[in-house]
Amino acid sequence: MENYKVVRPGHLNHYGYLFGGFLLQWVDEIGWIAASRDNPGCRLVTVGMDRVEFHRSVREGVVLRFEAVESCRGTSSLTYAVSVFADDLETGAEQEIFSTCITFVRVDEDGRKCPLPGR
Ligand SMILES: CC(=O)SCCNC(=O)CCNC(=O)[C@H](O)C(C)(C)COP(=O)(O)OP(=O)(O)OC[C@H]1O[C@@H](n2cnc3c(N)ncnc32)[C@H](O)[C@@H]1OP(=O)(O)O
Repeated sequence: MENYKVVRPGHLNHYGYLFGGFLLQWVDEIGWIAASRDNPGCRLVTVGMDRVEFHRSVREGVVLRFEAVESCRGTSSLTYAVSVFADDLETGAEQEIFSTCITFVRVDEDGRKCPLPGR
């Protein structure tokens, strides 16, 4: 699944760059939407996110493109690889600025893990 966000003034830290907490929120949310769309009827919660490292700062006005793809499926869990790219709208060039893997677990109405369909 693909999704886009524009980095607005309210997303910046006090140095003028994108606050990493917003990026993590978007990555979690977009990964969850992708997993939920791919698995209709499943109630999914985030159990873990792989290593988080910020190697490139992002400025106001940049358009971020998010790509979320299933990378692994267990009994009750499924993992999505989420990559984030900064798009330069003037040149059409883009640069990967972040990537991680997020694992979701299917839970029942009482919040207990349960097997994914077909498991
Ligand atoms: C979208 C959101 O933001 S939801 C809000 C934030 N998330 C939450 O509130 C979830 C809180 N966590 C929980 O309620 C519980 O930990 C549960 C229900 C998710 C898991 O219950 P547990 O009984 O602890 O499950 P358990 O330890 O056996 O792990 C369940 C599965 O998750 C996997 N798992 C557990 N921890 C991790 C981790 N850190 N990274 C990757 N996978 C993990 C396990 O390997 C297992 O996979 P499998 O069933 O496919 O083999």
